[in-house]
Amino acid sequence: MEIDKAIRESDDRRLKTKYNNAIYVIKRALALYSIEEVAFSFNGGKDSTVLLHLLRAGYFLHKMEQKCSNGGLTSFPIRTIYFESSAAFPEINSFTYDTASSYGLQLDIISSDFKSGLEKLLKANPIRAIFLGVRIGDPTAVGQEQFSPSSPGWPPFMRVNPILDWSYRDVWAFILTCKVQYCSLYDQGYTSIGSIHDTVPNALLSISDSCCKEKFKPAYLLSDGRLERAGRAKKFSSSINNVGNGSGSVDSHKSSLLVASVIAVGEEILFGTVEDQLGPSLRRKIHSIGWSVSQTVVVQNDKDSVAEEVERRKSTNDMVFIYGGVGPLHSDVTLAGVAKAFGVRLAPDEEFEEYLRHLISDHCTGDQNEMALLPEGITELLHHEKLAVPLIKCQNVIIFTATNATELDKEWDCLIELTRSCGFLPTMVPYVSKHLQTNLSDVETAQPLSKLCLEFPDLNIGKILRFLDLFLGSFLYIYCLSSYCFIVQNEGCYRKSRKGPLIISFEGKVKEIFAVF
Ligand SMILES: Cc1cc2nc3c(=O)[nH]c(=O)nc-3n(C[C@H](O)[C@H](O)[C@H](O)COP(=O)(O)O)c2cc1C
Ligand SMILES: Nc1ncnc2c1ncn2[C@@H]1O[C@H](COP(=O)(O)OP(=O)(O)OP(=O)(O)O)[C@@H](O)[C@H]1O
Ligand SMILES: [Mg+2]
Repeated sequence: MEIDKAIRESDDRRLKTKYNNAIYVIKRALALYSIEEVAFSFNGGKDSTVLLHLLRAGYFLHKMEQKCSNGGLTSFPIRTIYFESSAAFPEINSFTYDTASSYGLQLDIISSDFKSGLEKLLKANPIRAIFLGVRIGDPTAVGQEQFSPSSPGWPPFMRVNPILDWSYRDVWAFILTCKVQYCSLYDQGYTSIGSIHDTVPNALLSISDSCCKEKFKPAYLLSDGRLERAGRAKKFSSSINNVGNGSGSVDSHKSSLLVASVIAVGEEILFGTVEDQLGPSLRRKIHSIGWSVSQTVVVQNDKDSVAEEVERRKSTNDMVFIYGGVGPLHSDVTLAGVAKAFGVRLAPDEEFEEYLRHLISDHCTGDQNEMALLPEGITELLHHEKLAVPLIKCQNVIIFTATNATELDKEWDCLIELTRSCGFLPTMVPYVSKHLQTNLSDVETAQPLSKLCLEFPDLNIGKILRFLDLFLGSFLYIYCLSSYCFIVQNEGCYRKSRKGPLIISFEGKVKEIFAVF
C-alpha cells in the first residue's frame, strides 16, 4: 500500500511514530467493532484528509493481519458521512465529492445539524464508533482521548480520534510525504476551514504586495502551527483580552480596580529554609502597575494543593501569578496543578518542546518531553526575543519560570512589553500615596481616622482586610467603596518601633481624596 510504503521510506522519525500510533488506534477499533458498526466523518478538511488515508492504510493492514487480503485495496467499505451545509466553501464541497469518487467511498450526505443528523443515522444503522480527524488544540478536543464516548445529550457512540496527538506540522508532513491531494483552499492561505461566514485566509501567510490583490503562501508554510485558527472568526472573545473570572473582561474593569494574587510553590519557602526572593519583588511589580494584590500564599509541592489554590484564586482574581515548581523534577507539579484547577489534562506542546530542545540541547535525556506537557486547550505561550523559553499563560493564570529575582525582573519586563501589544495585563492608574507621621498614641489616632472616613459620605468602609503585626508594626488596610466606582484606599499605619512615631500612610487612586491632607 503506497501510504505505508511512503512512511516507511521516509526518514522523518517523528512522523513514523505518529503514523504507527494512529494505525494502532485504527486497527484496535477495527478489531473491536465490525465494519458495519464503524463510520468515518469526512468533510474535505486537511485533518479528515489525513485520516482518510490512514484509515485506508489501517483497514488494509487489518485485513492483511486477518489473512484475508488479496494484497491490494480495491474497496473501502467504511461508511463515510459528510454533513453538508449551504455555508460550506464550494472548493470544500467539490474536493469532498471528487475524493469520494476517486477512492470509492460510500458517502452519506447529511443536511441536518450534527446532533440530529447523527440521531437519525444511528437509528437507521448499527453504527457504534465514528472516526474523526479531531486534534489536540482544536476547541472540540478538550477532554477527549483517542477513544471517547460521545457527550451526554448526544446519541451513544464511541468517538475514535486516531490523530488526536498530531500537530499541525505532523499533518502537513504526512500530506507532503505521502503526496496526497488536498483541498485547493490550503494553497490559498487557508489553514483551518470552517464555513464561508467565519473563515478567511490566515493573515500570517499574507505576502504583502501593495499594488495587487492580497496574496497568501500555502498553509504548509505556516511556521507556528498553534496559529492555524488565526483565520477563523472567534466564537468567544479572545482569551488574550479576557483576564479574570468570567464576571467581566479587562475592559469592563478598565476604569476601576484589577486584583491579582500571588502563589509561590515550594516546601523550601513554606518551611523557611530558603528566603523567598521572588514574592516581595513580584508584589511590588504588580502594585507598581496600579493593580492591587489581594493575597499571597505559599503551597507545598503537591499537585492537589496547587490545584486547590489556583482554583480558588482564579475565580476571585483578575490575574493569578504563580512561580516555583516548574521543571523536570518529581516535585515540579505546578503545571499539573494548574491543569487540574481548570479541569483539563496536560498535553504535549510541540512548540514548547522545541524551545526546550534548544535550551537543553546535548543534555537531552527525554525529560524535555515531560517538561513540554502543558495544560490542554487553555495555554498560550507568550514569546519574547529576550526569553529563552516563553512565559506560560493559562487563561488568567501566568506561570513564571524564574528561580531568582534577576530572572523574574527579566520575565516581568518582557511581560509588560508584550502587554503593550496584546493588552492582557493592562497598566492601571497608579496608586498615589501620602504619609503622615505623628507622635500620637494608637488610641488617640484611631478616632480621627474613623472620623475621616465618616467625613466622606460617598465612601463606605468595605471591610478591614488585614490587621497584621509585621516586622514594622501594625498594618491596616481599609477598602472603601465609592458610590460611583470601586476604588481602593489602602490606609496603612505602622511604627518603626513601639516607642517611635506612628506613620500613617494613605494610598489610593482618587486624587481628590488626597486633597484633604
Ligand atoms: C461525527 C461527529 C460527532 C460529534 N460528537 C460530538 C459529541 O459527542 N459531543 C459534542 O459536544 N460535540 C460533538 N460533535 C460536534 C463537534 O464537537 C463540533 O461541535 C463540530 O465539529 C463543530 O465544530 P466547529 O464549531 O469548529 O465547526 C460531533 C461532530 C461530529 C461531526
Ligand atoms: N461537516 C462535517 N462533516 C463531517 N465531518 C466533519 C464535519 N465537520 C467536522 N467534521 C469532523 O470533525 C473533524 C475536525 O474538524 P476540523 O474542522 O477541526 O478538521 P478538518 O476540517 O479536517 O481540518 P481543518 O482544521 O483544516 O478545517 C474533521 O476532521 C471531521 O472528522
Ligand atoms: Mg474544518
